[in-house]
Amino acid sequence: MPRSATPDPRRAAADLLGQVLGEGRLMSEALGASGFLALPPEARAEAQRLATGTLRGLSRADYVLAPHLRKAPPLKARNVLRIAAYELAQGGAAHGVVNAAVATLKAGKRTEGFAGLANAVLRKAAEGAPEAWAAAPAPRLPDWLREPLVEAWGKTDVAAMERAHEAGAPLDLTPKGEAGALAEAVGGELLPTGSVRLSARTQVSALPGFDAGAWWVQDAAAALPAKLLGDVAGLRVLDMCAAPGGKTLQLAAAGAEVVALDASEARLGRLRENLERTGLSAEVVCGDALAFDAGPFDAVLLDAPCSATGTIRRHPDLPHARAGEGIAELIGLQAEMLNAALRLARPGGRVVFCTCSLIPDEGECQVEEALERHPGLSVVAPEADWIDDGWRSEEGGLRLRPDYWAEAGGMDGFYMAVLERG
Ligand SMILES: C[S@@+](CC[C@H](N)C(=O)[O-])C[C@H]1O[C@@H](n2cnc3c(N)ncnc32)[C@H](O)[C@@H]1O
Repeated sequence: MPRSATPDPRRAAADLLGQVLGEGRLMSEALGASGFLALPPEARAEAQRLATGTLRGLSRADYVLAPHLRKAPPLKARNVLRIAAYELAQGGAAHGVVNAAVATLKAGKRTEGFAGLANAVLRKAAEGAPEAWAAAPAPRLPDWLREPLVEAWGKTDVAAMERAHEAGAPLDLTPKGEAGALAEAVGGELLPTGSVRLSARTQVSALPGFDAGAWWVQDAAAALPAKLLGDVAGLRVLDMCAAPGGKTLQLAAAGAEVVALDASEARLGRLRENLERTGLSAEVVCGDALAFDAGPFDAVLLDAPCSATGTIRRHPDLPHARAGEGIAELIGLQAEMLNAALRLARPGGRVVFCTCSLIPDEGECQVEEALERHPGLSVVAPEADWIDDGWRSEEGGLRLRPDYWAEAGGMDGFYMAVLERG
C-alpha cells in the first residue's frame, strides 16, 4: 500500500499494522510520518483506533480467520482481513465491513488480487463474529517478554496482566488545582490517588479546562512518582529525564522551582508547549543527564528511559515491534543515571527513581544494586493514605502493575522508590 494521503482509514490502519508487524516500527513513529499526518484528523483517529484495537486482539483475529483460509495471505492483505475481523467482533454490520475491506484491498496494486478471497473469507467469518472472537484463546505476550515476566511474577499474574493489556486503558487526567473540582467539571471519577478518570472514548480537546490548562493527560500510576517527593513547595527540584513533561508540570504546580532536563530537543518542544498551555514555569535544559553539573538540588526525580513495558495497555504495538533489543543497554544507562541523580542531590536530599517497566531489572534490582554501590544511601518507605500495602516491594519501593485496580480500569505498570542520600 503506498504511503500517500488517503481518506480510507482502513487502508491507513492496515499501513500502520504493516509498519509495526512487518518493519518493527513503533506506532508512535508511524503516526508521526508525513503520509499519515496528511490524512484528515477524523481518518487518522479512526485508523489509530482500528490499528490499536486489532493489535490488542491480534491472536484472536488470526484465530477466527484461520478456519476460512487455506494459507495466510501476504502481510498487507492479511492485515486488512485482521482489521475487518476486529470490526466484525465489535459488532460492525457484516455487509458494511466486508464491502469496506474488499474496497480497501482493491485500491492497492499488491492487494487487489486478494479482494475475492477476502469477500469469501469475511462473509464466513461474519457469522457469530463477536462470540467467536470472545471464545478465541486470550492473547499472550510474545516469548521475549512473557518469559522474563513469568519468571518474575508467575504465570497467573502474567495472565492477569495480559487481560489488562487487552482491556486497554481509560483516560486519566492530572489536575493543576483541586482534584474534586476537576472530577465534577469533567464528569470523571476521582481516584484515591488524586487523578481523574474518564472513558477512553472521551475527546480530550473537547473537555472543559483544556484551553485554560487546568489539567493534563497522565496515567494514574505515572502521576505517583512526583507525589512521592512530598511537599516540594519552594524546593529546587531537578526533573532529570523530563520530556514531555507530565512530572515537571506536577512539580511546578506544587510550587517547586523546577529544572526540567532532557536530552531530546524535540521532546522538550512538547514540554514547553505543555508549560505554556498550563501557565506553569520551569527552567528547561537540553542536555545529557550523565554530564549535567548544576547541582546540588533539594530533590531529584529520575524517570529513566526504559523498556516501557508497563505501558502496553496504551501501546499494544510495543511487544510486536520490539523483541527485547536494547534493554540490556537501558539497564546499564539507568544505573549510571541513578549514580548521577545521587551526585546531583544535596546531602540528605531525596531522589525518586522510577521506570514504566514491568521488568524487575529496570526497577527493584536497580535500587538493590544502588544500595550496594552507595554506602549511606537508604530507601525511605513512602507513606500516603492512597498507598495499597500490596504495592510495597521488598527493598522499600512501590511496584504497580497493569492488573492492579482491574475493576476500576487498571493502571500502567510502574516501579518507583524514594532514596535518601547519606
Ligand atoms: C520515560 S521518558 C520521560 C517521561 C517524562 N518524565 C514525563 O513524565 O513526561 C525518558 C526520557 O529520558 C530522556 N533521555 C534519554 N537519555 C537521556 C540522557 N542521557 N539525558 C537526559 N535525558 C535522557 C528521553 O529523551 C525521554 O524523554
